[in-house]
Parts: sequence; structure tokens; C-alpha cells
Amino acid sequence: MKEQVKGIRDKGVGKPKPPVRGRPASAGPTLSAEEALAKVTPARRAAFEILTLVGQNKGHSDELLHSALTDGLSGEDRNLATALVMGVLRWQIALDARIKTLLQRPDQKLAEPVALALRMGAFQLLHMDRIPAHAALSESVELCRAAGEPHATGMVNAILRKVASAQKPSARIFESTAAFAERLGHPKWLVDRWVAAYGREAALKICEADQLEHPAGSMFAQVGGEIPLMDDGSRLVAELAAAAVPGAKRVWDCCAAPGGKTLILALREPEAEIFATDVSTKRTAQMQSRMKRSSVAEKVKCFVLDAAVPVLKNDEKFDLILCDVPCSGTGTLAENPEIRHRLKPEEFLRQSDRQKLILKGALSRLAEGGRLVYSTCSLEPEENERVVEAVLADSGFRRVAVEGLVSSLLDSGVVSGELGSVVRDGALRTLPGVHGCDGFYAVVVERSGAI
Ligand SMILES: C[S@@+](CC[C@H](N)C(=O)[O-])C[C@H]1O[C@@H](n2cnc3c(N)ncnc32)[C@H](O)[C@@H]1O
Repeated sequence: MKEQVKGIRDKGVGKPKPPVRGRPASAGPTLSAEEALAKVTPARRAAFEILTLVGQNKGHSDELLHSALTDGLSGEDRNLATALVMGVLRWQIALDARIKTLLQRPDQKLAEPVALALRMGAFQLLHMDRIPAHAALSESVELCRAAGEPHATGMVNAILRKVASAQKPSARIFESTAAFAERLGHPKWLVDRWVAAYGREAALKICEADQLEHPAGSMFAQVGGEIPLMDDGSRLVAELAAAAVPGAKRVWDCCAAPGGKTLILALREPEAEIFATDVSTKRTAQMQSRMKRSSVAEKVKCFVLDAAVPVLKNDEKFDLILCDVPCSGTGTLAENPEIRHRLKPEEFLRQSDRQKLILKGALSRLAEGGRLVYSTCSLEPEENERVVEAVLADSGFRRVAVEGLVSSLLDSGVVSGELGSVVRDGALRTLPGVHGCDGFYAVVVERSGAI
């Protein structure tokens, strides 16, 4: 990733230089952008650059944190950069609301680098116990200066001092949706939807869970070895698919990359030949090299294919299809915190149009008696039940309730603990904060005869 960050690197200060000889390090307001940058630790510099790119829609936080921007960092600095990037994105809405109350004019429009320096400073002061306040404060001031906003350094300094000395906000006993959405860094319009779909208590838990990393593996008896490290909800979908057709011979994972669920299917279906396809050439290549490194390389064929138009040699049909469609990802905000800032309400219908086409294409390849699992990591009904209802209406396919399959996962010991209420209206429905994993939705569809 060679992307240049406007504000820092294109001022020719990508490589920090030592402070100019003869001038005291505390040269304060007279520091040049170069000298200011030299006073910022590599982790904060990398975090600032990555957050700038994410804010400009020029990359995804996870990819940027694994790009050349963090190449030279020590392990400790890499951890700090990751904590800063993920934390600021998770808490941005709450931090901005707090900062706004401390501005001289609350309607004041801040230049993006200034807003970012303030967010980073406020995040460290409010959420990172082990960061000394003076480091959070002074490096935010220098980042602001290094980004070409020297006139704003006094204001950044004054506001962060107020943040440091003010009391931390705490949850109130009676909180409106607007209040807890803001306190927990979520857009209100999105939380309103979750309150409508799942109730206030669940919506609050989802928001709380989105602010933390989810531990993986606590739901399952077997972890490690060939089982890929993945979110429990994601794995539960793959385990459910395998349980839907035990002993399947022909399996198609039609939106398969990066291949986490493919690996589970391949391990659980020892007799199956598996087609793992994806529309993205790059992601398919990455999945293929992942499969080659595994013990199931022989039985998994990876190739590029648009599942909405699945032209296959010999008019192949499958007895198990996993249709893990692309979606808004609102069930994964803990891992993908910026989704909440980019998403617009109209996005759900755009996603659902695409999902319907993919589901129709996939169903056209289902053999008689075969089963298809449709899944998303979205919490939004438009991408879940409404897609399935629309595609299945008058189609001759029927939905199979997942209760029995979930019980079989418990009985066979694949799932080790209590699953709680993961079944809702005959579908698998995990919710962050309620089920200890990301939010996944899955339904099972069966073709009982000729269509
Ligand atoms: C949710 S991800 C799949 C995750 C994967 N099943 C796993 O567990 O690792 C959705 C995938 O669908 C792919 N995709 C999007 N549109 C597609 C289409 N029309 N046909 C096939 N794949 C598509 C995307 O490239 C993306 O890799």
C-alpha cells in the first residue's frame, strides 16, 4: 500500500528527521511541520495516517493495518497503532459529541486533520489507561501541526486538557436510544432499526459488544489444529451447513473467499468434492493459496465464478450449497468499525437486490433433495428474511427449520456450551452481545422435487 496521506506525507515529511540542531526540543509554536512530526511516536504517526485514509474512503482499517504503513513498526508499536485505529473508529461518534461540547462554538466546522488529532487524543485520555496524559496530549498537538494546521494547536491543547480533567461519562439508568447510541459510538438511525427488529435491550447489548473484540472459539469443543481461527458466529454457519447434509458428495460454496467456511465444510464432509468459487479474482487467488496450504487441497477446487450467473461445465448440480452472500456487515461492527460511518440507509436495498440475484443463481444449481444455506453477517431484515421470502415465493423450494440441525450440533458435541436463543423464526440468528459472537443469519432451503 503506497497510498500517500494528504496532510502528512505529501509535505515531504514521511521520514521523520531529527530536530534541527541548535533549537530546543520544546521549541513549541515555532516548530516546523517536519520537526513536529519527528516528535510523534511511530505508532501514533501510523495510526493517524491510517485513520486519515479510512476517513477519505481510501482503504479498510484491517488492510491498512497490515500494509506497508505499519511495516517498520515494532510489535509493541503495531499493537498500539491497532488499538488506536480500531478504538478511534469504534468511539468516533461519542468522541466527536464530547469534543463538540468543549468547542467555543459547538457548530464550528473543524478541518479533518484537526478533528482527527482531537479524536485520537480524546480516545487515549478516555479509553487507554496505560497512556500517560501528557503523551496523548502533546503528540496530538504535534500531529495537528505536522498535518499543516499549526494555527489549531492551541485549541487542540486546550480541548484535550478539558477532556483530561472532566469526569468520564457514565451510563444513566434511564437512557433514550439517542443517548445510548451516542454514548456507545453508533449512528442513531442504525440503532433505531435494531430496536425495531430485536428490542431495546438487545440493541443496547449489540452496541456494547460492538465496542470490544469478540473472543473466538468459546462455543466449540474443538478449536485450533486445522480449524481456522474465525468468529464463532461465522463458524456456526459453516457447521450448520455441514449438518444440513451429512455425507454430501457434491458441495458448492458459491461466495467462498477468503475460504474460512470452505475449510470447515471440507473437514466435516470427508466424501465431498467441493467447488469454492468467488466473483473476485484477487480473493479467489488468495483462497486458492490458503487451500493449497491445508490438508484438504485435493478435494477443494477454487475458481472465479459469478454465482448470479453460474455457468458450469456439464450443467452440474450440488447436494449442498453454501450461499454466504456479500452484505452490509452490520453484524461485524466490532471487527469492522468504520462500516457504521460509511453506511447509508439506502445501502440495504442495493445489497438486497444483489443478494436476490445471487440466491436465485445458486438455487438453480441445487439438485433434487439437496439443501442450500443462505447466510449473511447483517442484522438487517432487508438482507435476510426479506431476500429469502422474495426469492422463495412461488418457487417450489421450501424452507427447513433449523432447530433440529442446531440440536444435532449440540448432541454431537461440535458445539460445547449453551447456545441460548440462536433460533428465531426457524432461522439461525446470532446477535453481538447476546450470543458472544458476531451477528450472523442463516436459513436452510430444500429442493424437494423437480422445479
Ligand atoms: C461474506 S464474503 C464470503 C466469506 C466466506 N464465505 C468465508 O467464510 O470466508 C462474500 C463474498 O462474496 C463474493 N461475491 C460478491 N458478489 C458475488 C457474486 N456475484 N458471485 C460470487 N461471489 C460474490 C465477495 O467477493 C466476497 O468474497
